[in-house]
Amino acid sequence: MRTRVKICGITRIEDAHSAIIAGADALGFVFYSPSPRALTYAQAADIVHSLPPFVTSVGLFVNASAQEVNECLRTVPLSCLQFHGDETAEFCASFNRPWIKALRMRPNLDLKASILPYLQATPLSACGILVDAYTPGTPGGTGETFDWRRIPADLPCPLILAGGLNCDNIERAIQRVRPYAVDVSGGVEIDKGIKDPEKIHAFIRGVSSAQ
Ligand SMILES: O=C(O)c1ccccc1NCC(=O)[C@H](O)[C@H](O)COP(=O)(O)O
Repeated sequence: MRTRVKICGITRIEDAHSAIIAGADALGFVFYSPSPRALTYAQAADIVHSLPPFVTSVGLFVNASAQEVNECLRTVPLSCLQFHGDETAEFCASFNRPWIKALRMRPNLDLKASILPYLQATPLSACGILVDAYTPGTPGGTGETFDWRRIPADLPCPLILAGGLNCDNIERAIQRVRPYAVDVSGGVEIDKGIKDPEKIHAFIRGVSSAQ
């Protein structure tokens, strides 16, 4: 099966369209104000309204309140939610929207045990689990990798691999992990929140070569 690609930390319409032209399947929008890639609901709505069909728009939250997530959903037509904080499975499942839980590979994390509550959530369990590098104090978008051998081969859900991916390591990462999808932010940037069309193309070429 073809490995899906999500380009995360989109802040500009032109970057969204570069990613789609290059073949991205999904775009990520960061709603976490300390992030240099954060954007307002109105800015995200402008970008999402400009997208062609069949592109998944993903909203990222870090320990946001239910009120904040619902307010975002009233403004931005997101296809999917992605939770990067300490959100419970019940919280993630409470928005009537497909969702992904991000887990950071902190030392000694038992990935299989940690994902179970999210796969058993009602009324809607996680549609995928994103695994990212662990950097204390930074919930995501660190540009750091981790030891991919820590990911069990038999995870019972679609796996989205993130953390320090770029056009130099993406083929090795896919061949090693065989994820459902890959997620990249810093590896395709010129500057924080500013994507580079050439790097996006090179990244997606790397994904295709790894098949
Ligand atoms: O990108 C951010 O600034 C960010 C901030 C807070 C939570 C999550 C964030 N990004 C999440 C992503 O999905 C990134 O793509 C993922 O962490 C990988 O980032 P990178 O290592 O830069 O490719």
